[in-house]
Amino acid sequence: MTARSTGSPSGSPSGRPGPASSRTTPPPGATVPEPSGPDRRDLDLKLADYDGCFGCGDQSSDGLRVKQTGITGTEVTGEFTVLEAHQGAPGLAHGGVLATAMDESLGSSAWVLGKRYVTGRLETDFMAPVPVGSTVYLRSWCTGVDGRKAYLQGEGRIGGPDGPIAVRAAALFIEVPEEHFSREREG
Ligand SMILES: CCCCCCCC(=O)SCCNC(=O)CCNC(=O)[C@H](O)C(C)(C)COP(=O)(O)OP(=O)(O)OC[C@H]1O[C@@H](n2cnc3c(N)ncnc32)[C@H](O)[C@@H]1OP(=O)(O)O
Repeated sequence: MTARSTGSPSGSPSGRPGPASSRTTPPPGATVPEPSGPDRRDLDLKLADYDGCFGCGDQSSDGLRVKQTGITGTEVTGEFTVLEAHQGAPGLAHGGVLATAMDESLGSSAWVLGKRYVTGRLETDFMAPVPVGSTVYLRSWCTGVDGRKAYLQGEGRIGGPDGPIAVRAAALFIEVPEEHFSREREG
């Protein structure tokens, strides 16, 4: 594989501090579990691959339609293309859209762990503007699990999977029971 322009998952692009605060950094003793494997992921397929999802669903016309491209351990890669509907400033992706893409990517990595997780806290660093028409290459991985809490980090690159980092994120996901989703649907 070609060397990435800004280093390893824990690297610090442009010399800036890493994206994680104390609330998104795993405590001492947290471990990264072995992913539960494809069989376990299949159990959650209906929720994880919900067609109406703004992040990944095919039925969300202005959604991001993030496509998953690979899973290695807890690392999940994906990509999406920035549309005109995703603009903030003219010709450039809205920061909230990029944060959503990171939420989607981080969430995919959390779900690979084989339990149901929702985002509790999401922290983002916007490193470079992202023009409409760009493909954003997403990559997320788990940095530790402590009880119900899963800690994730991720990044979005432009110009190619090894191109410069445009956005990076750290997050705390919380494990929830299945009822969490039925309760939300009932309003
Ligand atoms: C493939 C699928 C991809 C999906 C990608 C998209 C993912 C999403 O966007 S999910 C949608 C956005 N998120 C949500 O809607 C979540 C809304 N929030 C909630 O439902 C609840 O607040 C929830 C479940 C996160 C936590 O509530 P609850 O279950 O009562 O747990 P609670 O006791 O408050 O917290 C559990 C622990 O997490 C900690 N915690 C919870 N939230 C935070 C936070 N924001 N920051 C730091 N710590 C937190 C608590 O302090 C507590 O820690 P400890 O056990 O040490 O005391």
